Formats: sequence, structure tokens, C-alpha cells
Amino acid sequence: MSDSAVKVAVRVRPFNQREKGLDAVCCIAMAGPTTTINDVDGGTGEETFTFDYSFWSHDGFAISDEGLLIPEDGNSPYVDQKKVFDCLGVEVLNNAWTGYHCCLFAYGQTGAGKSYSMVGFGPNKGIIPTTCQDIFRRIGENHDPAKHFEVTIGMLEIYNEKIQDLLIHANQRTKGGLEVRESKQLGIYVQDLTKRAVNSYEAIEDLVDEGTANRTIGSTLMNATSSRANTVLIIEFTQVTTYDMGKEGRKLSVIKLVDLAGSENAEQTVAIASAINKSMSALRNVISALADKGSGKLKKGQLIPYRDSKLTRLLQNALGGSSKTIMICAVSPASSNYEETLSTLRCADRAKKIMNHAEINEDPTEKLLNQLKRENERLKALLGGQGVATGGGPNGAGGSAVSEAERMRIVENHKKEIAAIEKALEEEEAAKQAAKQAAERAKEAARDEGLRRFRQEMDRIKTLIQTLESQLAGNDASLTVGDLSVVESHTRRGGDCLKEAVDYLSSKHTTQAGGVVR
Ligand SMILES: Nc1ncnc2c1ncn2[C@@H]1O[C@H](COP(=O)(O)OP(=O)(O)OP(=O)(O)O)[C@@H](O)[C@H]1O
Repeated sequence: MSDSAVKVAVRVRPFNQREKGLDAVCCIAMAGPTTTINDVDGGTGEETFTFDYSFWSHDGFAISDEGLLIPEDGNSPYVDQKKVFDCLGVEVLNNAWTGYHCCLFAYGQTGAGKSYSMVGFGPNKGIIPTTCQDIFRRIGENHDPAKHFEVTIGMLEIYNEKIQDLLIHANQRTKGGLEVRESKQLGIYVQDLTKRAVNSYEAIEDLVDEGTANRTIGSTLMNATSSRANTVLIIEFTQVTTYDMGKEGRKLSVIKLVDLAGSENAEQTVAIASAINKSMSALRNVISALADKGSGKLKKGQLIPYRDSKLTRLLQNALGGSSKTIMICAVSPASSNYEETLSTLRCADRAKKIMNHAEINEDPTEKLLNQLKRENERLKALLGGQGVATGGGPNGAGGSAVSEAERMRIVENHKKEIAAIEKALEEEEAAKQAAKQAAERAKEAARDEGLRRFRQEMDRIKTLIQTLESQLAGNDASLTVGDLSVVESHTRRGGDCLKEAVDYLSSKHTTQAGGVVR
């Protein structure tokens, strides 16, 4: 387990046309990791914050022939898309390769530049496309035939407190939206979300285009075409290693890349904002509670309010959970947005106090075999790599000598460790088999029980029919509709029991016939 604080980056954009037209004044300054905000209009002074990164993208850029915004010269402080990816995207990928669940989310006022950083515009590609591209570049660099990779993509939006599957057309979605669930392996996940397997960057690009076209679009005061929903791209990245003894080890990383809706207060947005506001205020409350927890100020018995919105529930693992998380805060440079920018910086300042406890998500086989590999490395280093004399090894003449007895002890220990790992693997396999057999036995028992109940119901029906027949033959006046409905209900119950048994038998046939129902 690796304890690490949520990483926080702040990025300030250039003035937009409207701000330029109003002769806007810049209220942000950055130096190294610090960001300072100055209340130039209100005169209440300045506040300085320190983050993991303070990205200056306000000025000092030139536009290349390909349309890329790049630093205008070697001394320019301008941070371009590449630099942002190198600082944040590369870290996400490194963590994913290690086997951590990862989350990178963009927070900030509408029009502050969240989508620019996450998605990008035109040739200035953001973190999401570049990360997706880099996944397949890295996979392409793998030359280990024992290793292969599985990548799936899901895309959703949270709009009006409903989770919608963006890889499904709006008119084919379930009315109430999807639900957030939790599992040991996947962490927090969205039940029934479409997952599509992809084997190239182009395939991801096509899916993201499809998902983007399915988004819900609303307008805000600051940005006529901006999205008022939270959009999440979920990449499930699995590394599969086949080992000599035919065993497969799997390491999984779920990467959530999140472009949030605008964080501003209700009065600054149009009518539909209330539900969006709910998720944003819930997010701020979760961040505050976790920051309090991180600094030991959380009140006794106080819960982290993850369940107050779909967004916070979905980000539960990312905030205070077992994921490696990065928050990028986009801010406007204009003094007219001072209040919102200050509120964003304060939220970012609290977020950096959140502690996560990231875990590598590998199955037991992978874990044990990795342990074995590490042991091997350690042994090799001990016996040769550190200039230790091994009585004839390549470094024999050089460093401090290890006695024959010591060498034997190391080798013996190593043998014992290997034996322990092999035993653990055998036990794991035996436990798997035992669980499988127990599940089979439970199924058999369920089928037997189904058949037994079916027979019992049939016997009852037979007796009832015989009674009815004799009553009818004797023209019995006491015969009622109720008598018939008793027969009917037993028939129905018998039918249900039979269905259970038939379902069981057909599922057994399906498994045995490799997917073909006979
Ligand atoms: N770092 C940057 N460099 C150059 N232009 C930028 C930068 N950041 C944002 N912009 C420009 O600012 C405008 C608003 O940015 P963007 O759409 O990314 O904001 P947003 O925060 O995602 O807004 P919304 O919440 O409405 O989706 C865009 O025209 C974008 O090109």
C-alpha cells in the first residue's frame, strides 16, 4: 500500500475575447509551484498558495505553423499542452502500469479552461487523447511474449443527478440512469455501463467521438456551447502475464478521466444549474471533510458525505480511497472573476491535504510470482551485483568476501522462500478448485430441490384433480371457483419449480457445449 496525498495542479488561461474587449486586468501571478491571487479591484490584498504545479498559460506563447500554442522563446514561462501532459498524464500512466487505480479530474469555473486541459482544442490535444495515444505507444514497446494487455473504454455523464451511458444513444438508455456500485476488484464502478474493448488509439478516438455526440449540452452565461454535465472517460487497463507453469497473472488499473461541469455558484448560471450545483457543492463538502480528516480536524463520528451526490459516490475511491489521484484546477486570469478564482484556489488548497491509500490491484498469482521475481533479483544482487566475492564469480576478486557458509545460508533461504511461494500457489489453486466444486454442489442441490418441489406439486395437483373429478361426477353442489383456483395456484407453483430445474439443466448444457444451448 502506498500512502500519498492527492496531487494538485493549477493552470491559468489567456484572456478570452470578452475579457480582452473589457480591458481585463490579470489578478494571478505564479512563481515556481506558488500561485498568488491579488484583489486588484476590491483592494483586500493578496493570497498565496503552494501546489504541486502552478501552470502559467496566460501569456508568452506563439502559434506554430501547425496551430500549436507553444512558448514564444526559451525564457517564456508559458506552459503548453505537452508540458501539462508530461507532468500529469505521464504520472497517470506510470501509476496505471504499476497497477494502481487512477483518477485525474479537472475542476474550475465555467470557461476557465477545464476542457482545454482535458480534451484540448484542434491540434492542441489535451491530456485525455494524449494519454490514450500513449497507452498504445507503451503497449507497442512491449517485447515480452509472455505479456499481453487488455484495454476497455466506457464513457458516461452525470447530468441532473442521473448517470447516463454515453456509448448508448439517448433514446435507448434506461430512464432513471445507472447506479454506482462497489466491488473489491473494480473499486467503485457503474453497474451496466457499456464497456468496449479497444486495440488502438483510433478505436478509442472513434468511441470518444461517439460518446461526445451523445452528451447533453446546455448553455451558460460564460460559454454558449459548454457542457453543463460531468463527463467521465473510464479506461480499464489489464496487464496479463503468462508464466512458465501455464499460470496467468492479472494486474488491473481503472483510470477515470473526469471533465467536471462548472464549479460556480447558482446565481451565475442559468436555470438547469441546480442539480449540477448539487454535485459541485457535494464535491466541495467531500473535499473539505477529507481535508479536515487529513489535518486531524474531522469531528468524532462525522462521516464523509460521499452519498450526497452521484458524482461524489463515483469519485469515492479517488478521494480518500485506494486510487492515485490528480486534480487540475483551471482558473481565469481576469480580476472580474476574482471571487470564483479565489474559491477554486481555496478548494484546491484543501484538496492537497487529502490522503489516499493506493493499492496495487494484482491477483494472488501475480502477487506471488512478482514476489518470487523480486527475491531472485535480490539474490542475484547479493551474490554478484554488489562486488561481493562468490568464490569464483565475475566479481570474485573485488569486494568484501562472503564466506562459503554465508553463501550457502542465502541459497538455502532462497530455496525455502521459493518452496513457500510454490506451496502458497498450490494452496491458492486448491482453494479455487474447492470453491468451484462447492458452487457446483450448491447448484446440483438447487436443481434437486427444484425437481423435488415440482414432483410434490404434481402429486398435489393429481390428488386435487381426482377430488374435483369425483365431485363433478357426483354433481357435488359444494364445488366452488375457489377449488379451481387452488388447482391453478398449485399448477403455477409446479411450473415455477419446473422452470428452475429446466434453467439449471440448460445452463449446464450451455457450459458443457461451449456456449451452444442444446
Ligand atoms: N491554456 C489555455 N491556452 C489557450 N486557450 C485556452 C486555455 N485554456 C482555455 N482556453 C480557451 O478558453 C476557452 C474556454 O475553455 P474551456 O472550454 O476549456 O473551459 P471549460 O472550463 O471547460 O468550460 P465549461 O465548464 O464551460 O466546459 C476556450 O476557448 C479555450 O480555447
